[in-house]
Amino acid sequence: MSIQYDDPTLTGSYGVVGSFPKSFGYGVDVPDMEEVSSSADKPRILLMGLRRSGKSSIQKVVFHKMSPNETLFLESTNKIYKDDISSSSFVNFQIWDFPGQVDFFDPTFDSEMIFKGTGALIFVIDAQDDYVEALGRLHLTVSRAYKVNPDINFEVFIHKVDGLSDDHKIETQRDIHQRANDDLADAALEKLHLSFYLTSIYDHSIFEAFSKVVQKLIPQLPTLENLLNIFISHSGIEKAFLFDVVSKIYIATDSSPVDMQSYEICCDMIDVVIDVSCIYGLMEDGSGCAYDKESLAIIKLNNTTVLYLKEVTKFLALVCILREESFERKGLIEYNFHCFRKAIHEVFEVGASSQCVSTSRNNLTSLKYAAVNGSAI
Ligand SMILES: Nc1nc2c(ncn2[C@@H]2O[C@H](COP(=O)(O)OP(=O)(O)OP(=O)(O)O)[C@@H](O)[C@H]2O)c(=O)[nH]1
Repeated sequence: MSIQYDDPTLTGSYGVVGSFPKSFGYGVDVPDMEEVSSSADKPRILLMGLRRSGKSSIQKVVFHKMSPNETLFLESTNKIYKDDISSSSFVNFQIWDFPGQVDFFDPTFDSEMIFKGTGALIFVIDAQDDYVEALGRLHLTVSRAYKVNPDINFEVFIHKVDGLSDDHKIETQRDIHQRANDDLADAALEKLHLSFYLTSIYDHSIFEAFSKVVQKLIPQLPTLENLLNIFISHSGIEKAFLFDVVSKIYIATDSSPVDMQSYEICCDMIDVVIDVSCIYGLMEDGSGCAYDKESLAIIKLNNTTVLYLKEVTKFLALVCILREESFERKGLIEYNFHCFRKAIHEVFEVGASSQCVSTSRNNLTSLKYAAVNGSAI
């Protein structure tokens, strides 16, 4: 279905969507990576940290559309919970949620098996609590994992920052960063790189942080960014995100800086489109697709900004922000979008047939876009 809006008033709904079940049907068009890769090949993301730091809440809010308030009633995790996320061809991985107190010295804890196939280890620190113990645990965890697999991306979520003032947030991040790196230097592990994020399930920061974690696991990322840069520069677009529609993780964006407000409004647009489509687009018996090849939405805001959403693959949507005057060249944008979409499909096809990404990059650079002035380049 396609939806066109004019001048709606958008109100922010912080990552809370109830009407978008994970099993919801998509149209089929590109090869499903699930079919070509077994779960053993899927990149694995580990969620670790002390008890009650917020690990299960993060997983439930980002990937299962749980509302943040409902996480208050989550029970403690007692064993490793493996969640298969196959919401998108690119974002096709497993998340392993660990119980709070992992005993690395327990003979049943097979660190070789766990860390060998891991792409990213997210260590969650509760910023509202005293974090001295958490820092000790962080050091033990990352040093252990690094010995088994030095290629893991180590990501530290300084979590629950909704309870902190802006100054306190910065100070906490600085302190945690300093202490964690000092501990690594003392252990002669300077090469082990930690990335830090301030997160909360009560706003979009958790989605943004997860987006960055996932992007590092996508080998085609430079190609995608390149395509987005070419697309926006030839279409007069200010910012473009390639979103995984189900999770609202953006798997790539152009190289201009991301500001939180732009990301939030694009997330809100996805919510609006999918909610309206689920309510009015499905058959009475619930059959049909809420998101398919025809999915398209244009929202004109009252500040001369236009939001533009269009289906790219059955899992991905392009969401752009542009000025009203640039939108006057709608035909040009549509033509360039057509080229962009074709290129993305090539990336998928190359990935699916396990060919080298550089081959696709060579092919893609030869794709023709129309320039803003309308002439083909
Ligand atoms: N204020 C605030 N509370 C949060 C946030 N994330 C999680 N919580 C709360 O933290 C508590 C613990 O969350 P869990 O997700 O169960 O923590 P966990 O790390 O999985 O705990 P274990 O399973 O015991 O290891 C819950 O009451 C959540 O509502 C956040 O971003 N902000």
